Amino acid sequence: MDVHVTNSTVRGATRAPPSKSYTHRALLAAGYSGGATVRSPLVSADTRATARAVTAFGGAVGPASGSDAGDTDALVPDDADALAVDGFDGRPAVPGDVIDCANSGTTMRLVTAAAALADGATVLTGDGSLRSRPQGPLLKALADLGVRAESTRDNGQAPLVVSGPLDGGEVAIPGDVSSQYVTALLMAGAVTDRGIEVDLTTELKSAPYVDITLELLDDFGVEATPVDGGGEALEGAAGAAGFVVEGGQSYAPAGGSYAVPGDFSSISYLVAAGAVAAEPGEAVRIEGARPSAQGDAAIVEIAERMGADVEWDRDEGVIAVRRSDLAGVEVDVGDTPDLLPTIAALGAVADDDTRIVNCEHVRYKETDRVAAMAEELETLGAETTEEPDVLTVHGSESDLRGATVDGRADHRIVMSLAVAALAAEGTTTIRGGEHVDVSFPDFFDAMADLGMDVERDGAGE
Ligand SMILES: O=C(O)C1=C[C@@H](OP(=O)(O)O)[C@@H](O)[C@H](O)C1
Ligand SMILES: C=C(OP(=O)(O)O)C(=O)O
Repeated sequence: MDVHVTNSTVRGATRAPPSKSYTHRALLAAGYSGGATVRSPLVSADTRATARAVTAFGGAVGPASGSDAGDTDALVPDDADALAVDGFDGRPAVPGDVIDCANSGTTMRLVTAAAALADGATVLTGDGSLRSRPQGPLLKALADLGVRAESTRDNGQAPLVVSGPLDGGEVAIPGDVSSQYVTALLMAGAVTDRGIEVDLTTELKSAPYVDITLELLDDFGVEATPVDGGGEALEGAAGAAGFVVEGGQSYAPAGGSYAVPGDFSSISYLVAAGAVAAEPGEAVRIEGARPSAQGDAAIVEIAERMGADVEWDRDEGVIAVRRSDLAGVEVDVGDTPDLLPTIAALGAVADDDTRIVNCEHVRYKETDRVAAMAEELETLGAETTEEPDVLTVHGSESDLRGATVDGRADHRIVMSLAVAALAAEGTTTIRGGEHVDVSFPDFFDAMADLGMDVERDGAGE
């Protein structure tokens, strides 16, 4: 689907969509439990993939109320405000079919470790993007723990075949490819007989995502602990040398239900839109922005450092952003890879250079986002310099004007280009606008309500 965005201003209130990261974990944790309700879930292409996996393991996911209540075979409706999950109680069944993880790296990593618990083989696949992303370190870790875990093409990429059962143990894994491997091992490790000790062989990138996992596990009554090199417990995942999760634990959220907070990666586009295009004298108000373990809440501080006028009422969970002149800064995205496209778009509107450093792992996402943003922003008239782990956007040399850009079949590239398009002269056409369905299905509706001048061609074009 082509989306045409014309230079326009935005104002008014909008609500952040629920967190994708928390929803994936909550659905799977509810699957690991005897059953639980997930309130205010994100229903999107990626989280549906995790719901399918829970179902494939013998659980069931359906609406928690309304006419389909209790019908656990019902499809997950787009507007479900709560999902009832029938769990498989720590013992996934051998799936009756291949699990299609679609475009979702989180699903593939978390479900690969869950599959290792089953007493038989699971086959996992995904779309072309997902089948090109790295799974090797997780497969090796699982194989080291004694289960069969293979890439069918022997290239560390899906399709994958995993055959358990896994009973736990100690394993070493790199932390600089994906934190999702650690999340996967901790979530599965809690229901093994012996538990899992994960030793990191490199520094951990994307560490706040492991904090999200630890926070959610705690809410489901499961204990997992980050440790330093001497085995002493740490407060959080940052700087951890490893993690320990005891086996034989049970998943059960207090009161039988779990509520998903708002998504700060999605909020980043709304903040950026307000910073570059709020109507003079008006603000963009973003509701549903309560603090949680999400590292991507750093977008508030990053936008402020660039000169944006941002107020965050943490108790109310409301962010207000007004437009102001922006200037480039240096940002380390080691902890916050998903912010790179947003920051790059802000940098193209700002004066001076925006240097986004420590970003090599951002190349292993739905697409190589470092290259994608460098190239697509150039098409819009920005000047950029790409190094292996640094992206510099030369704001002062950038003069954004509408053009046709490729969203690279990547939700975050599409949404970031839409932000840049708000500030570009004339009309920008973004190819593949439908991919926002992965994490923020209502993105263009929300932006149109805020005043973005946006037209969408028929879906599927
Ligand atoms: O665990 C998660 O929910 C995620 C972890 C991050 O990936 P990496 O750990 O692979 O960097 C992030 O980019 C992704 O969007 C979601
Ligand atoms: C990289 C992302 O997700 P995943 O790894 O789950 O595909 C993302 O949402 O930006």
